[in-house]
Amino acid sequence: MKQLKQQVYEANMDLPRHGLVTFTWGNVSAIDRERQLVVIKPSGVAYQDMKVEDMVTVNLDGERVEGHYKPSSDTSTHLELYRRYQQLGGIVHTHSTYATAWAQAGMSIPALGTTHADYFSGDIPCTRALTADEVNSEYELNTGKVIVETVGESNPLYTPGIVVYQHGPFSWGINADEAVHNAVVMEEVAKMAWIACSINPHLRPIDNYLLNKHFLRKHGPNAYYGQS
Ligand SMILES: O=C(CO)[C@@H](O)[C@@H](O)COP(=O)(O)O
Repeated sequence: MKQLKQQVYEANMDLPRHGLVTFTWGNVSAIDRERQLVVIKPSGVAYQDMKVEDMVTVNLDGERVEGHYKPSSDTSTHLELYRRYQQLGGIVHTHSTYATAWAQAGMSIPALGTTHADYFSGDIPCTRALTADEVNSEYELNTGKVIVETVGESNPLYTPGIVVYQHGPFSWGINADEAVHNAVVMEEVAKMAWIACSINPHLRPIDNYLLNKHFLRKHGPNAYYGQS
């Protein structure tokens, strides 16, 4: 767990470095699938004060098994996603400005160009609103459930992020680093989409053949981008 704690700590510290969090408004977790344990940031601890040993380990039922702090307030959301999608190794939540603005507008982030298509196989969906009952009982768990409801049976790595209605972005990947990378991409494409829609309110989404070409250059069995 020492190595995973180090990875999760460094991934959390990457959030302010990339300008994705203000104050304590974000968290990163990662899972050890063999041990069925999740390491996550402590709740409400300032990034500049946070140390590796402050990371909290919980089991998939949310019970703390290691760490002196309370885990992130969003732990139940992360756990719901790890339980549902075996492909996930790391999860990020932030309140980054542009992605959160789309969440607050209640709109999916439209796929408008190849920067978006290199990472997301379509629009970045916005969830439905949670009901009053869902908010008043097990809010964080229900936030996870509404994300699962939106992603559904599709491969979560083909849509590695989502915006939760009136809340903000969650992203994920095969590990904590990749989840942070996808959070950075989501913020960038959210900003580009907003600017593009302001320049041309009548623009049309990226053509499917261009979207698929860019996505499949980097993902799936026939990917050829890069040096591997
Ligand atoms: O969404 C919120 C607050 O509204 C939280 O994600 C954010 O403040 C981070 O909380 P934690 O410090 O991880 O408990």
